[in-house]
Amino acid sequence: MLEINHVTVSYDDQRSIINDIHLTVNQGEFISIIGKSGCGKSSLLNVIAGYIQPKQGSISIHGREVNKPGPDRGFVFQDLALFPWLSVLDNVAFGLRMAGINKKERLERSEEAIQMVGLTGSEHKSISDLSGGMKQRVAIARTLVTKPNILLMDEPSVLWMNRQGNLYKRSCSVFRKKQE
Ligand SMILES: Nc1ncnc2c1ncn2[C@@H]1O[C@H](COP(=O)(O)OP(=O)(O)OP(=O)(O)O)[C@@H](O)[C@H]1O
Repeated sequence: MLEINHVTVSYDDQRSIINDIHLTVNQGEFISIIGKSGCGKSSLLNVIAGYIQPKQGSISIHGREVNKPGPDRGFVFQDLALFPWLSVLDNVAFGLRMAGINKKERLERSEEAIQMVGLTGSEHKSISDLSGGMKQRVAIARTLVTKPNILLMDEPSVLWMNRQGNLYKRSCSVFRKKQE
């Protein structure tokens, strides 16, 4: 489903952050990228997401090369990047609103995603009133609601997703986790 084809990433001409990584991820697979701080885990996720271009190599999804972001890939950011002035529901529905999805479908899909992460009843809470773990789940719901084929999740999401292992079987997922 996802092929990372001999990818090399460099931010300058001096050194490569990622050097010739080759990896395939099949449908339904969960892959965790583990390594020391600064070794390039986020950089690899950013290449898969299309946010940065590899110096060498390429990313293919279902055999088709991709080189820019697309709705087939959902990203849960390390810093979550929630909108603190919006409610839980409005954060989750945000991407659908931007995509021009009508209000009824937005609400249905957002409620479903909120239920999947166990936050039913908290729809109208402010982000600042949530615990850290609840904020993580809002960020996950906000990504799940767009139904991406590939879920890219930076560090904070790993433990929660492991508990919900069956949640997203039809996709493949790539996590990153710092080596302790
Ligand atoms: N936009 C950028 N420009 C220049 N250097 C960068 C950029 N982003 C990351 N780096 C450098 O690339 C290296 C890898 O960073 P990256 O964030 O991918 O590591 P990481 O493994 O995710 O780290 P951590 O586990 O600490 O979050 C680091 O040395 C970092 O300073």
